[in-house]
This record gives sequence, structure tokens and C-alpha cells, in this order.
Amino acid sequence: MIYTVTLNPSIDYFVKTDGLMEGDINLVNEQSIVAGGKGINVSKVLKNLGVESIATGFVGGFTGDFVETSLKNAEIGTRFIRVEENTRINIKLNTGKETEINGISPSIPASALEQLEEQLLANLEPTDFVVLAGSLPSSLPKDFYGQLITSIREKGAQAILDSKGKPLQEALAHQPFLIKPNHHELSDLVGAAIHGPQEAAAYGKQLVAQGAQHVLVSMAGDGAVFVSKDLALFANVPQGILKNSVGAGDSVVAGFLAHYTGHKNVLEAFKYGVTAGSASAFSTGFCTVKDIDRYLPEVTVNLIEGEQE
Ligand SMILES: Nc1ncnc2c1ncn2[C@@H]1O[C@H](COP(=O)(O)OP(=O)(O)OP(=O)(O)O)[C@@H](O)[C@H]1O
Ligand SMILES: O=P(O)(O)OC[C@@]1(O)O[C@H](CO)[C@@H](O)[C@@H]1O
Repeated sequence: MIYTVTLNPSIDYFVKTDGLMEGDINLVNEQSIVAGGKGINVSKVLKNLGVESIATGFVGGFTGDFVETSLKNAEIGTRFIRVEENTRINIKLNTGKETEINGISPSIPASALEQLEEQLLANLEPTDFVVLAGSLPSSLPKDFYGQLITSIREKGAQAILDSKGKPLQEALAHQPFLIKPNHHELSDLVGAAIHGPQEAAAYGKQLVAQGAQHVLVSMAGDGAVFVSKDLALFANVPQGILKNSVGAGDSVVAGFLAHYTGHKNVLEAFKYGVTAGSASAFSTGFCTVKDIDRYLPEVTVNLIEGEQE
């Protein structure tokens, strides 16, 4: 089974306006309200790709009810832990440029943390994958992902982490199976600007040396790099019109995992993941198998270094 853990879910309020006039009334042309948060998005894309998962994390208040209900309506398994305060609301404003205003996370009591760990670990099998994705609510310790990864690995299961900053840095030594920073997040982590795939591969290797088993660096429209101990790969992205990049990174993770769990081939999973990311970026919602199949022939994976695993 695949479990997705979203410690800090959201309602994503997508709005499209002609522009933004500060200090004035702005009218919305298009809007949609969806359950969001990185792990939740991974579950949604997995569902589109015909792969079952169980979404867990913390939800609270009427906004949390919405998140849970909309996943249930989409026939995605849920095992959320309830907290008192409201799940946040994140505004995704499209004025031609994409602007995000992410809300305040609820505080998570220690009892809820324990419940989450107990419930996740109790059912975990060695063949399972756990996707830990998104920010940590501010009341959680920065090494919480690291602790969870160790517990997941003790059960023989694998953890995939998509986060940034300190929570990501702290987690590396706990040997996640895969991390997926974008090039800005990688740059923040290593404290250096990244110009192109060769540099992304070199800095990705530093994260492998620190403990990550595989590192997938997404670079938006400039392609992506995949690094493991003896391997560095580059994939281009297909051509298309960018409609909405929110959740494109989550689609990379879901595409990788959907393919990897079926075929156990990292090169092909990398290619499928990157294509899934672009297919979502070129859609208003998330990619489907049909979308991915359409763009897959445009994506080529080349060796930067090493031999294929
Ligand atoms: N302009 C683009 N053209 C083609 N593909 C794109 C473009 N922008 C994003 N993508 C696809 O989306 C993936 C993720 O994008 P990015 O590197 O920006 O990651 P991210 O910051 O995690 O994404 P997100 O916007 O979801 O937070 C890329 O690997 C690529 O597949
Ligand atoms: O604040 P975080 O947890 O880092 O990111 C949250 C978020 O921006 O990520 C998703 C897109 O990847 C959205 O659904 C959600 O609003």
C-alpha cells in the first residue's frame, strides 16, 4: 500500500483575475475550491493513474471536514487525525503570473502527533511506501520527518520526502528512499546557486552523501535531474502551454511512485514522473494516464554520469 502523509493540508482557493489592484476591489473571473496539500495531491494523482493510496495527516474544523469529505467523494482512502483548529486556506491567485498566499496552520497537540505515528506505523508492511509531503505545521519539531522516516524504515517500508529547508535537511541522515527538491530548494539547502543539470547533479550527489538514497531535482521548464549513489540522469520536459503549476511537483512524485511500484526501474520511473509533472502543468487539474501517454514520447533520459541501475 502507499500512504500519503500531509501534516499541513489546505483548502486551495484558486482564483483568476485580470490583474491585482492593491487597495482596490478586484473581481474574480474564475474560481475553484479544492482539497490541497502536497501528500493529498499525490493521492489524487495516484488515483488518476489507477493506483490506490491512503491519505493521512491532520485535519481540523470546517475546512478540515471539507478536505476529508472531498477525498472520500473521490474514493480515496483516508485516515486523518482530527485537531481542534481549522485546516488552513491557501489562496492560489492567477493574474497571468502565479501568486500564492498560504494560510496559518493549526497547532498540533502532542497527543495528535502520537496518534498519527501509532496509526501509521501499526499497519505498515515492508512492501509499503509512505510519502511525506509539504510543510510542517509550525508547532511541530523540525526533525519530525526525520523521526518518522526512521520509524518507517524500522518497519522495512520506504519513505519518500517532498519538503524543504530545515525539515528536509534534518531528514537526510534518516535515509529517505527519494527526495524531490526543486532547484530553488536544492540551492537553499546547499547554499549555492545552481546553473543547469551538471551543477544540479553535483549538488544532488551531496544530498546522497548525506543519506538520501535517490534525489530527483525538478527544474520546472528546464528539465529534471535524478541522482543516486552511482548514477546521474537528466530528463528534458515536453513542450506545452503552462496552465497551472500548482501540484506539478506532486505529480512528479506520484508519477514516479506509480511507475516504480509497478516496474522497479528508476530510470523509467523518473521519465514517467517528469512527464506526469508536465502533463499536470499543462492542465487546469491533475494529469491522467492519457495525458502522460501523449507527452511521454517527447521525454528522453540521458546519462550524466555512471551506469543504469
Ligand atoms: N514550464 C514548464 N514546462 C514543462 N514542464 C513543466 C513546466 N513547469 C513545471 N513543469 C513540470 O512540473 C514539474 C515540477 O515543477 P517544479 O520544478 O517547478 O517543481 P515544484 O516547485 O515542486 O512544483 P510546484 O509548482 O508543484 O510546487 C517539472 O519537473 C516539470 O515536469
Ligand atoms: O505549504 P506547503 O505544505 O509547502 O505547500 C502547500 C501547497 O502549496 O502545496 C500544494 C501544491 O504542491 C498545494 O495544494 C498546497 O496549497
